Amino acid sequence: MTISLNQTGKRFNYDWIFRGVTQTFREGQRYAILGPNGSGKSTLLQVISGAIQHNEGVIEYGTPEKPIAPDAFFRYCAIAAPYLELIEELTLTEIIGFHLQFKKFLPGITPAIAMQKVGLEKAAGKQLRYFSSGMKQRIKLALAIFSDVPVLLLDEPCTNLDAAGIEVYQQLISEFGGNRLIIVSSNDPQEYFMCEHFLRIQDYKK
Ligand SMILES: Nc1ncnc2c1ncn2[C@@H]1O[C@H](COP(=O)(O)OP(=O)(O)OP(=O)(O)O)[C@@H](O)[C@H]1O
Repeated sequence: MTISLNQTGKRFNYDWIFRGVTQTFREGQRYAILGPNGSGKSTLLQVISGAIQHNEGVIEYGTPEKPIAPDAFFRYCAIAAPYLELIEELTLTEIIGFHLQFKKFLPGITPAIAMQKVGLEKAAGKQLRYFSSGMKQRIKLALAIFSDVPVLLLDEPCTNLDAAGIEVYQQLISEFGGNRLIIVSSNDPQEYFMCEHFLRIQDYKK
């Protein structure tokens, strides 16, 4: 899976958040979008995901031989982000079951294994409304990283995690990242420890 941005820009009203982003994101590579608070990291990640529209430039998914329509890209990616809400009425077991109706897990990952890998096996029957913020973040990471998709988009993946949670995150990426394309928006080196490519949002302020 390849994602190509060509002179891509996004504005809110008259405010350009970034302009002129030209970058190809390739299979198996790990990219970090860096920048201070409010600089536009989440916005760029959401533009890449197709969740919000860009205002100029072109974004292409797939390869020239096998292009993917922008409105079908959501099937190929999984996202973990602070602004994505979980359904609080559901239990952990139910939210995993709900998720699996749309995206299956990687081969060999059962709901029980997923819960155990993020240290939540004892909370299987608990409603999400009673989860701590760190527990919720662990679920979001599990749902995204265990999804059997070629692209992972992670927005501030260690939000609300304690030291043990950060270790869990890093272990999950190392063990299950595989040959997937991973893009992280972050300003914390612990979150982008695995990245070899860096985009600085400040380079795209014109
Ligand atoms: N829907 C919106 N309408 C108007 N402005 C917006 C909207 N969403 C974001 N912005 C603005 O776009 C800018 C970039 O926000 P964004 O959330 O992408 O930054 P960020 O780099 O991810 O920040 P942080 O590190 O704090 O998460 C901010 O100035 C924000 O106020």
